[in-house]
Amino acid sequence: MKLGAIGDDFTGSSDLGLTLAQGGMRTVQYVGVPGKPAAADVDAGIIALKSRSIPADEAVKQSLDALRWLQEQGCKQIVFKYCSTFDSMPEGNIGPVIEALIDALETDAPVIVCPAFPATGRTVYQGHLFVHDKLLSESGMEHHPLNPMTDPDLRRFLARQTKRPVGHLALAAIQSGQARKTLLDEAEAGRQIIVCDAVSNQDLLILGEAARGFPLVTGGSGIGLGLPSVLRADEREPAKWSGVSGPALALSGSCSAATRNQIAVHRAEGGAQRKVEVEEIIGGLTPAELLDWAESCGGLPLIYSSDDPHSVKAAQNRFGQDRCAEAVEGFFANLASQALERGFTRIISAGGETSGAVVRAVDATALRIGPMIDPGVPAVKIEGRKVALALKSGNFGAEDFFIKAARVLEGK
Ligand SMILES: Nc1ncnc2c1ncn2[C@@H]1O[C@H](COP(=O)(O)OP(=O)(O)O)[C@@H](O)[C@H]1O
Ligand SMILES: O=C(O)[C@@H](O)C(=O)COP(=O)(O)O
Repeated sequence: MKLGAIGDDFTGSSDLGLTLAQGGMRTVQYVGVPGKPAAADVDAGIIALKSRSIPADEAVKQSLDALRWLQEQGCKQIVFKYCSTFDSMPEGNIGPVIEALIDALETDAPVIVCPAFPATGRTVYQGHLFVHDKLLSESGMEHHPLNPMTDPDLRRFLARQTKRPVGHLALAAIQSGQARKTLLDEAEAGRQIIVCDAVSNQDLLILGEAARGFPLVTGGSGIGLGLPSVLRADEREPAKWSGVSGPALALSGSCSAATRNQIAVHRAEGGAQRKVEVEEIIGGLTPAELLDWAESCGGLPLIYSSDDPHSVKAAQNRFGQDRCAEAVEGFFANLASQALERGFTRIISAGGETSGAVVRAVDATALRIGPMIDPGVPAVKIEGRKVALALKSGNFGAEDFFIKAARVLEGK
């Protein structure tokens, strides 16, 4: 294995997986730290954790366990993948995990911090994160149910998460051929953790090249764009991937504006839908009744808890944020595992935390990255089983995402 990555959630890990697979690397996403060595035909392995919204010390511990396994597989460069909207709380977990990885790798090389993912509108300029033409803090992410993002200045926000000084690589330096030199100068000046501007794929390719030989690189999936060409020794055919036929089910616990719009479009196109309320779930709604309904529908039935910020707040005020998240994620996890038992073979899951819960519940240990559904979202297949999944970040996907995903999972 040439490249090892640690993803702080499941959708994010498959997003990076897509970038690396499109760069020609045979890529597998692991569900947690594997208990056995990687197969021989894996160039890039991504360990997907669900460490984005857990206490920082636990996120650090899990990330270090993942690092050890990747080092045992021979990886010389490690990517820490977090969200392109830098999802985290002021106390972490991005800063604490970066610090712990630096210490474990015993490196004083520069460490890039770059969540930019231009294909989905995320760019970093003058140290600030934008989502299309809006600052992060005005993009809708300020309403995120778990980590409201209210500070778009990544240098200032990251400085709250780490004791180490935070540096900056400005766009002008990248575009004038000074990227590697500036990174080295910043690290030399004691600012090893460096927020990097990037507004285009070209900037990210330059960053990938500038990071040649650096043991640790961090960012959104965009940071993976420039790494395969640096790491890949041999050109080869892209890996073959075939779809899976059989019944499909879509699940959504994502409350993002993009997902809610995709749900509306699925409904407008005649898709069968059932909304589940937090209150019903906490009140003991069973997956079985919903699956009976789903089995009776044709096409792509969709079960969702997704709601607008006002209703999410109301549920959180009533039951507590953690209880809502736990109940809803647990419910979707049970739904997914029972759906597979009943013979569903294609599961589409919207939401990072939701997908983490779903993937763990279906007892998958490794997912082979397949073709793109939409930017940032590949089709994946559970290794050794006839089950295909799509794990969609809340913010990603075109408005016809659900039906398109069902088709791509089927190999169409
Ligand atoms: N109606 C709801 N009220 C409160 N919380 C909800 C509701 N629906 C989903 N959630 C929770 O909100 C969180 C959404 O996060 P996630 O699944 O990561 O989606 P996204 O990718 O959009 O961030 C999950 O923890 C989910 O369980
Ligand atoms: O980088 C991204 O935006 C995604 O890959 C990602 O991490 C998605 O997280 P969620 O929005 O929680 O699904």
